[in-house]
Amino acid sequence: MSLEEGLNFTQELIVEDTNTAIAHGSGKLPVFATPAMVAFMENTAVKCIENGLDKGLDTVGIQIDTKHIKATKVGKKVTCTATLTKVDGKKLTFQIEATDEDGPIGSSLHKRYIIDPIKFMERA
Ligand SMILES: CC(C)(COP(=O)(O)OP(=O)(O)OC[C@H]1O[C@@H](n2cnc3c(N)ncnc32)[C@H](O)[C@@H]1OP(=O)(O)O)[C@@H](O)C(=O)NCCC(=O)NCCS
Repeated sequence: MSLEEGLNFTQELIVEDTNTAIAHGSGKLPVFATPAMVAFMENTAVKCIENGLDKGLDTVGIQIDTKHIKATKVGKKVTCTATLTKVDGKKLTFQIEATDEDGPIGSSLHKRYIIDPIKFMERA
């Protein structure tokens, strides 16, 4: 396993009608939905570590504490960066920051747990 603290990954998306608060049922306005931002943040953390895990292992999300501080309209670009800040045995901690073209829109403290997918699904 080569999961070193400081490892980071960045990706972008354009806000579309499919990821608004209206589409997610999380509000009534045509702006980037909080659950869409959270999913994008979690996906960025997954991609940050996918090449560093031992073969056959995977991770599951166990905690995400999120602040959504600014609305983003349809058509705007959102950039998300996840940084692996702590490796504590099987427990991985990430700091995640999201910005749009005008500045910061949200941040999360996120934890994932390394699992064996076969054993995990047997117990689910
Ligand atoms: C990940 C999971 C398998 C760990 O369960 P487990 O193997 O029985 O392990 P434990 O309950 O002993 O937890 C292991 C460690 O993770 C911590 N932990 C587990 N779930 C946690 C949570 N939701 N929030 C914070 N910490 C958590 C425990 O405190 C423990 O920490 P420690 O080692 O410092 O004591 C279990 O929490 C789980 O299935 N969670 C749901 C994950 C999920 O379905 N995510 C969505 C799909 S990606």
